[in-house]
Amino acid sequence: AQVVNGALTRRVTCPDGVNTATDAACCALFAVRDDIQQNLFDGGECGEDVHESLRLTFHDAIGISPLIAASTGQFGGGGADGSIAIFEDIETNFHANLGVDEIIDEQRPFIARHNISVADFIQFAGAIGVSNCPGAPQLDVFVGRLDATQPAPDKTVPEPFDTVDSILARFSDAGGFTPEEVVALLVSHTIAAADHVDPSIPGTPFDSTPEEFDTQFFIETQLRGTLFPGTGGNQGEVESPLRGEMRLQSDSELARDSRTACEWQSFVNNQAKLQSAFKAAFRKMTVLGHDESELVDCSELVPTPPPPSSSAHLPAGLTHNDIEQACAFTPFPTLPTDAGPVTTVAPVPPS
Ligand code: HEM
Ligand SMILES: [Ca+2]
Ligand SMILES: [Mn+2]
Repeated sequence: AQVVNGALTRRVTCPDGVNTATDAACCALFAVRDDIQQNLFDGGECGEDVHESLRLTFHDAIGISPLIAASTGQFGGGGADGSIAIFEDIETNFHANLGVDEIIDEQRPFIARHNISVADFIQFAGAIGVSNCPGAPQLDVFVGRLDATQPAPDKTVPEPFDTVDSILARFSDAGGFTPEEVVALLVSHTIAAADHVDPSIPGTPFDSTPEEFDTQFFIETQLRGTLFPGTGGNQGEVESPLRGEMRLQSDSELARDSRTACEWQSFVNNQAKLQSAFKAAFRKMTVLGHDESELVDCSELVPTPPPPSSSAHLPAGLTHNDIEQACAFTPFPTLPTDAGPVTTVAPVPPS
């Protein structure tokens, strides 16, 4: 037994004889964690495999729809149940899942050599991966999900060309997410790049710091769009403010819609809120289709992420005048402009 925060907590010694845990169900995760950190995330980086593992947590979990079930009489999906990998042949053919086959195939051998359900592994890998990103919150981890026996239906994953109405309705249907929680989930796009929106420029990030879990995404999506980083005319893409940076139409609209704009702006230069809001929304997302009280909390396995290494700024070459103010109630925060030549964003290298 050990005293944690003044409370007496009983810990079990794991079969490996080395680790201890608050619940024996967490013991198997130590080896999984060490294996993926070393061999999936290249020794603890916040690179493409982490970004894709985070995207995968979403595409699995959001596969649940009481509305589809009611209107079709068919199974509406089981949420975070591993279906995206178990029924890879079906779900990766859904248009919104373009590209997720890559990380599913990379994760598959790790699942095979450990004692963990597919559903738990997908959410665990996302949480561990994010802990490599400077500025990230320490995400929660739960285990005990049963694996899917049926695929999720198509149309549960939002597309970048969907309207704000349809995006908010989809998240509400999937798990009762509020517009504020939808904005919080989109914090994820601070460590993100697109391979398939404009296939001529794979690895094009959504902000200038795709390896940092910072607030730049919320700053840069509020700047006036002036260019396409590659070709124009791609479905779901609108003009971005920086060479090498991509803006999704959905992110652009959420940043400017009266229902979400003030919440979007509230993350600018607010690292503490960014962390706490994402942590809470992610937790809710990762247990979709389950009753959290029936799962085991293994959050103690998640490493403490490094602190953010840069502070909120306008990219070099841009000023406050380039902000498209969308929140009607609070002015956009005043930020310093980075020194130096106009920012060009480098692609995220493929892993
Ligand atoms: C309105 C909701 C959302 C839309 C329309 C959307 C759309 C997209 C699109 C189109 C991409 C680029 C995929 C590619 O071309 O490679 C992407 C990437 C990504 N998304 Fe989302 N997304 C949404 C919400 C989320 C949520 C809730 C999460 C996680 C909690 C998430 C995590 C990511 C990550 C981490 C990437 C980067 C993947 C990489 O760098 O390889 N997204 N998203
Ligand atoms: Ca970032
Ligand atoms: Mn990618």
